Amino acid sequence: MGGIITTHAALLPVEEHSAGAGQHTGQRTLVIFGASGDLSSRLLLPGLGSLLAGQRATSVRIIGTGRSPLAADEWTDRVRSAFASVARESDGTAATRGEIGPVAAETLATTEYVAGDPTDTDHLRALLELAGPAPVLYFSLPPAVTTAIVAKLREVELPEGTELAFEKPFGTDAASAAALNQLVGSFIPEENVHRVDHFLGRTAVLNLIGLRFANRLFEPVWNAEHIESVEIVYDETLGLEGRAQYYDNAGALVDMIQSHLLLVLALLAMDAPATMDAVEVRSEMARALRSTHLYRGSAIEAGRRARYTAGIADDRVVPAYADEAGVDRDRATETLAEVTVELDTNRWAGVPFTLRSGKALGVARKEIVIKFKPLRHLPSGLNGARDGETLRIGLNPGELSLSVPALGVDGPYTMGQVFLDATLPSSPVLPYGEVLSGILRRDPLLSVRGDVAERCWEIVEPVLTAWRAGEVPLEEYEAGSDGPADWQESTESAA
Ligand SMILES: O=P(O)(O)OC[C@H]1O[C@@H](O)[C@H](O)[C@@H](O)[C@@H]1O
Repeated sequence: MGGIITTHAALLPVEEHSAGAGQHTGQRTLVIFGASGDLSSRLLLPGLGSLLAGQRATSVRIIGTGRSPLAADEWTDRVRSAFASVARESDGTAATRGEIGPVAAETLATTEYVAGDPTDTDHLRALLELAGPAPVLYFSLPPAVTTAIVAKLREVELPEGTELAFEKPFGTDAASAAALNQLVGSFIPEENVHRVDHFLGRTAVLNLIGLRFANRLFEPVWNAEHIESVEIVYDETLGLEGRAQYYDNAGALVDMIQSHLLLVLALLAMDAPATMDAVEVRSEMARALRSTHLYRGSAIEAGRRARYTAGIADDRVVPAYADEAGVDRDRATETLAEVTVELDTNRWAGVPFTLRSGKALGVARKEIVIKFKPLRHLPSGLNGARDGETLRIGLNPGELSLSVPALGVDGPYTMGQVFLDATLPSSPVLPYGEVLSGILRRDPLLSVRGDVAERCWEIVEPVLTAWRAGEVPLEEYEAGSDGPADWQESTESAA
């Protein structure tokens, strides 16, 4: 185990830690690469904590690893505070007094941190020996670093049943995603590979399956015959959150649309899977995405982009994006992106699906909006405007609202709109926890399949290329506004 530094919680005797293979049968070991990073503390560990706090929890052994040496108790403290931030009382309310529950406590007691160079094969061998049988190796790192480690992993002998889990973005374009897929596929079977996208763990996103395929009212009208347009929107009031180093290279298109929103589209537009088996569901998602292309084929007309200037969003003073710390002023990174696609299938031909996401906006609008076509005929003698039916599916929180015409709102024969509202049950397990739950159970249902990861890049790549070549203007919007003024007008006139 030459040269590695380990720190671990005091509750287990050291010999149990170093025993390696055979000691942890039944319990999964999660090795987190990039464990000292921001992503791990902000999202991964709280997600895991929410899973361990719930009814479905079984203890997990976590080994954190990274180049930075962490002081003895620092790692354990990070894990503890991530778990405490999501701990629940037995009635589901947030826990007081920092108590984390018995399963999370068991996990905390066995966790350890191993500092070292992840591209050093000796370090990798030592980690694997420590992890024991069938570990999950989780890469919470940028794509280039991940690829370098995976190339080294191929040189060491992996325990039977080893699974790999990758954070988004998977690659930096279609070619690098394909190369990483090929590298991984050369030594690990696809069913043991998990490409993580926490949007697939959202209750509201998973419920698209229930809303559509278990629903007599919606499924028969879920096609171009009845639906005029679809919007998938994820507008945030949050700004950069200290993530300039990552975000300035990505921008809104890559950060949100290339991954999360295209997967939401896949679930929204796919045909019914025969079963809820991972093979069936992921095949239908892949089929839907294979038929997805830019609306009317033009990379220049299918998308628009903008970035924020100084303003006030969510009561915070936000500097202009170009003045944010760590941003390269000369790079034309967009903070608001919109792309319209269509699906070349009998079910969907001609229906525009508009995907939009941005930062530092005035309203956190996170929803899918399905607008139904007007009926061919209305009885004459009905007064008032008929706004038609619109279904809004909240992504966060999971609220459903169906707006339908109704008589009597303004008089007996005058049409108005009424709203049928419902709220989805909220899960105490965070979306990251839901995806991790699948990984730990060896179920790839909520993991992105390799060809889908590549396809999502292929769909947006012509737009990326046009934007990088400056062929589409980078517009501006004030932080805290709803986006560029002329975008509102065109959205309203389309609505
Ligand atoms: O609202 P959530 O669940 O945090 O998801 C949105 C986030 O998803 C992440 O993948 C993006 O990198 C962030 O920029 C974004 O804010």
